[in-house]
Amino acid sequence: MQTVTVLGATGSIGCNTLDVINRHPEKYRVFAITGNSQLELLMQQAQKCAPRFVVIADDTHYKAACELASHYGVDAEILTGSHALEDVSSAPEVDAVMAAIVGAAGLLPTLAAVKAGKRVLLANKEALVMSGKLFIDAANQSGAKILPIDSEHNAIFQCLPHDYEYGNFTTAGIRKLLLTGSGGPFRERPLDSFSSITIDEASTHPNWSMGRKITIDSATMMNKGLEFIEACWLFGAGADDIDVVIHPQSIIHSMVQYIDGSVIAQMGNPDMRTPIAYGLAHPARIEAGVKPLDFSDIANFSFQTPCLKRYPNLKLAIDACKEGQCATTRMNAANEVSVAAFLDGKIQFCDIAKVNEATLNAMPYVSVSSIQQILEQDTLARVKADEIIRGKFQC
Ligand SMILES: NC(=O)C1=CN([C@@H]2O[C@H](COP(=O)(O)OP(=O)(O)OC[C@H]3O[C@@H](n4cnc5c(N)ncnc54)[C@H](OP(=O)(O)O)[C@@H]3O)[C@@H](O)[C@H]2O)C=CC1
Ligand SMILES: CC(=O)[C@@H](O)[C@H](O)COP(=O)(O)O
Ligand SMILES: [Mn+2]
Repeated sequence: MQTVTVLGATGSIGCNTLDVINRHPEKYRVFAITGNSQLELLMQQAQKCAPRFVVIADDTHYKAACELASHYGVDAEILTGSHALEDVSSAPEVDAVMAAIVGAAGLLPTLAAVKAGKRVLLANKEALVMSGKLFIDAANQSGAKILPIDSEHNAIFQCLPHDYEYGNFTTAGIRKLLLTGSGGPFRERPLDSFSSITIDEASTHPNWSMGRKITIDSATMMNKGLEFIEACWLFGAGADDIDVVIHPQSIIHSMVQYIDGSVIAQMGNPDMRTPIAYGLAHPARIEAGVKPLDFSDIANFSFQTPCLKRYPNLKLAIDACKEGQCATTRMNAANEVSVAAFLDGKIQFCDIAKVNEATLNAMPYVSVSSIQQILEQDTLARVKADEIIRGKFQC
């Protein structure tokens, strides 16, 4: 029996995780679930999975949460605040932590799980983009096992040799990691109509049902940029070891190309319960409720090279990856601010990349070697991106 904390239980990944866990009550017990604003959903989840702790990140919700807990007959202890997130990630009773808080808010709770040597199911890619080497070093020090949940990285993990040594492409005979991406909803949209893209259009992914922020990131392909950086850290790859391939159908979730000409791909219907189940059960396989792939249903199976003019955020992320930690931390922060501004109707779709780029160009890079410095750079870039937006940034 594994005891699991689900950070970000009320989100898209969180709900899918509880769905898989609920299918295997003999294998998994929920220790804690966490949410931020969706109190009612969180209590309904607690009613069903009976955790020991329910954590609400925002401590102003404590009273309302207690009232709802009593309404739903939830016995769990209710905790609030960011320290509580770290406590339920690192508690000695916990075996595995699903890291599924969105954005920078997930960094410290995820790191707490890493430092406590847990089995960390990593969905929160922003944490790794923000803190790269510090995150991987912390895992090496504590013995934490990082299991990639992001579908592409989970696919690559499945396609690598079982004895793959971190960063050792030569011994493993690897030529390239091929990171696939759908290209989002605007893959074929005329570039001269990008200024009229609406929030609804950008919030509709062609294949995946996901949270709001990652869906916009997929539309700008910043998601693939973040994943490019994530892949470098997870697998010890350099920027030249990874190619991004557009695959509009999202059936192949990524591939590993070997020096003998072989390409090993992982395929399946676009349903996050597959990587979640693999992360939970690895090295075993468990039923996940996912419809089997039916090849007679697949009319098109195609690939193309991403056009960096269409996806300026992808170029920005690859350049930031080559530049180093300060650049990727700042880029992630700027992107969180610009995506939120787009979703608030304050800037246009094509301003997202412009705000990100202007933020990166505004300040010289510095060296960062502690989490404190990472958090300082994150704040600095948020303030700068906000200034750029408030200065009436024009598309
Ligand atoms: N969705 C997907 O299919 C995939 C997601 N990922 C990654 O997984 C992560 C989660 O994505 P997704 O599930 O789509 O996101 P959602 O927006 O659906 O869910 C986010 C979760 O984080 C919680 N949360 C939001 N803000 C805070 C905060 N300040 N402090 C603590 N908790 C907070 C939310 O709580 P509440 O809802 O209660 O406010 C919710 O539980 C992201 O990093 C994403 O990039 C990676 C691959 C695929
Ligand atoms: C499901 C998942 O892992 C997402 O990150 C997905 O990859 C988004 O789709 P894009 O390929 O369009 O970014
Ligand atoms: Mn992904």
